[in-house]
Amino acid sequence: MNDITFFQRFEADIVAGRKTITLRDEAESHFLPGQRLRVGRYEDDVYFCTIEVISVAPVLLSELTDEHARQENMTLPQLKEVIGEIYPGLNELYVISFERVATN
Ligand SMILES: CC(=O)Nc1ccn([C@H]2C[C@H](O)[C@@H](CO)O2)c(=O)n1
Repeated sequence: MNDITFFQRFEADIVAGRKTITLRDEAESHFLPGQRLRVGRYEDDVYFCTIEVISVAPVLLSELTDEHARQENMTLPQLKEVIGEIYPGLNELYVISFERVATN
């Protein structure tokens, strides 16, 4: 059983440590610093790594910066486009910072 999922297209970046945050809605804002999460692919729920939560903090869409985008391994316009596709019309997000700690 996995604790959180990511779209398959982000798997390689997470495993390589190039993606170290994710922006989620309130339904996924309950994770706690220090918690270790089994991570699966959204499409098939196949496990692909374990991450440790560093922090969870609220952020508005309008507050996103180039630093958030860098931590997502994207440009800021790319990040805003992805957010708009996943969470259309949502302004209140949560930044989950994490570190990949295992791949098995
Ligand atoms: C079900 C669900 O919401 N799944 C998500 C949500 C977000 N992501 C990724 C996409 C972006 O890189 C960041 C910011 O939302 O997190 C995801 O892979 N799967």
